Amino acid sequence: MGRKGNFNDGERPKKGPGRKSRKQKDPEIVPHIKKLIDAEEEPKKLGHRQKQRIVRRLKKKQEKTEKRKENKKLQKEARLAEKEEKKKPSINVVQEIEKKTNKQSREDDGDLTNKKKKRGFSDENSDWLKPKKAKLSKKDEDEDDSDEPGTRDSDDDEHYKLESLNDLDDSEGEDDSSGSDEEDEEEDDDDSEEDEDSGHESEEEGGEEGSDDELPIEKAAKKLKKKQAKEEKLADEELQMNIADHEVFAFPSEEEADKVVSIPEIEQRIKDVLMVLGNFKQYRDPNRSRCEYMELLKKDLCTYFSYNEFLMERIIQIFPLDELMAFLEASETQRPLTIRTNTLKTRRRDLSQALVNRGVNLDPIGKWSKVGLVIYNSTVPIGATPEYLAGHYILQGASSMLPVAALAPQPNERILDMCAAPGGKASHIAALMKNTGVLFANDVSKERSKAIVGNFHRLGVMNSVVTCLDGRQYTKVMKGFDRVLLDAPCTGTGVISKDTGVKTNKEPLDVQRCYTLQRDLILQAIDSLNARSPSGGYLVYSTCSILPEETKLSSTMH
Ligand SMILES: C[S@@+](CC[C@H](N)C(=O)[O-])C[C@H]1O[C@@H](n2cnc3c(N)ncnc32)[C@H](O)[C@@H]1O
Repeated sequence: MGRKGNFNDGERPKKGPGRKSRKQKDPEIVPHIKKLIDAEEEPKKLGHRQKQRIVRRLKKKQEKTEKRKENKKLQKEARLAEKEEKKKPSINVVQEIEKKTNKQSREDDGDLTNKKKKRGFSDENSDWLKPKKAKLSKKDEDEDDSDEPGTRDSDDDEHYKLESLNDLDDSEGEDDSSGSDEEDEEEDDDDSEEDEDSGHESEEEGGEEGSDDELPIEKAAKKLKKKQAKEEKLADEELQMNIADHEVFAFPSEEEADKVVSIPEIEQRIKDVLMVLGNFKQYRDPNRSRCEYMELLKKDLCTYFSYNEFLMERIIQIFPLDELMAFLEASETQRPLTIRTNTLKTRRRDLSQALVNRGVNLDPIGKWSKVGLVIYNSTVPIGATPEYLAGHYILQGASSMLPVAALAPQPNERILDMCAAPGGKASHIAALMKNTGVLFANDVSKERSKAIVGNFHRLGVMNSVVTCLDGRQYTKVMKGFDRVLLDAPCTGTGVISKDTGVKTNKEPLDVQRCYTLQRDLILQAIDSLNARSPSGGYLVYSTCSILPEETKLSSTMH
């Protein structure tokens, strides 16, 4: 027996787990969850790349803010410069004077407060806006030396000021970088804007512009501005000169007038002379007569439009000055391509459809015609389509349809076309007569008469007799017509765009020959009419000329 030994120093050995607890182990935390908990508790350790990314992000942010600030600064400077330009006659001169005075005052008196005043620092700002010594990099120093050696002092001062402002911006920039929100950035930007404003105010008061501290982009902007201003000034001057030229047109001397000048110069002279002639009292040279101006105009127009003097003279006589140019310009322009539907074979609507199906872009010629079509463009040759060969239409100028419309032929009449080849108008007459009655299609030229026959065959004209006689003798063969069309041979001065040869190949004798023949033909045409015709007794006379000798009845009939 005896006492039990206490070998554990009063501690009783723990009883082992019971039967149940032996079966169920203590709860354990799963290793991957444990890892997560540990990670949360431990401070974050950034990887090398992450750190680099953050640094880059911060740098970018900083650059962005600086860039924005610079841009705003530039814009403000530009605005200020504009204002100053408007206010001051020559900013360069003023700047120069101010720079000199600044330098002088600093040399005389090294007082910093004086400088502050010049820079526009107020007393309230003086604590933090103390200019400090510029820390110019070597590069900057070099640039300063090379650009403006004479203005170094003042430039340095300008640099002080900018630096002190930049310091302020930088400190805010640090704040920027610490803040991560966009809003914060914006707020900071606004603040810096205010600071910039104050900086500019000081600049304005100081009246100086830093030239060496400017960024290349600033310099380029200023350069561009100067260039633009210069160009504008030049343009203004040029305009003034032009106005002056227009106001006083100096009549060229004989030598000058004979001199070969360029087409644009001639064009300008034509305009000038027309202007003088339009207001002769005001613009004339008192030593020159109207005839002299007209002579100069005629000469220039001949050169410009390539006419012979005779025809130009005639045209000038016909048209008033404002219509003269319009006529000459129109004679240079090609007329639109037009066709006439042959109603003996088809209707305009059907023809249009057929041609549209072939890729022709067309329109009715106008309300005044039921048969005319104007062709804008076509994928097929208009003079060779199946419809053309079948005689569904004929190529005919719009103006050529008018004499027949005036003649107004009726079915069952007896009608004469005295000068009919190649038969364009004659076939139109036949169509309006609906192939009834009798149409005499005459032409003095045998060769051209064959064209009448050909066209009539193609177009299906069946009521015609083609004759080849001199119209001046026609009454000797036949007379008693209800209507007569005399589409007389002429100088063709009304269709110069169709035949530009007219500009140079017409002489007074040609006109005279034409109107003599026309007069004889008219007399015959009148004689060939049946004055007692129940439905007609009409004569239509037409030409392609604009000359009064050929077109005016009083000048044709004596
Ligand atoms: C302007 S063209 C006629 C065009 C025609 N009317 C047409 O629409 O197709 C003038 C025609 O007159 C003809 N001619 C000229 N002198 C003539 C004369 N003495 N008698 C008849 N015809 C003449 C010419 O041969 C020429 O074909």
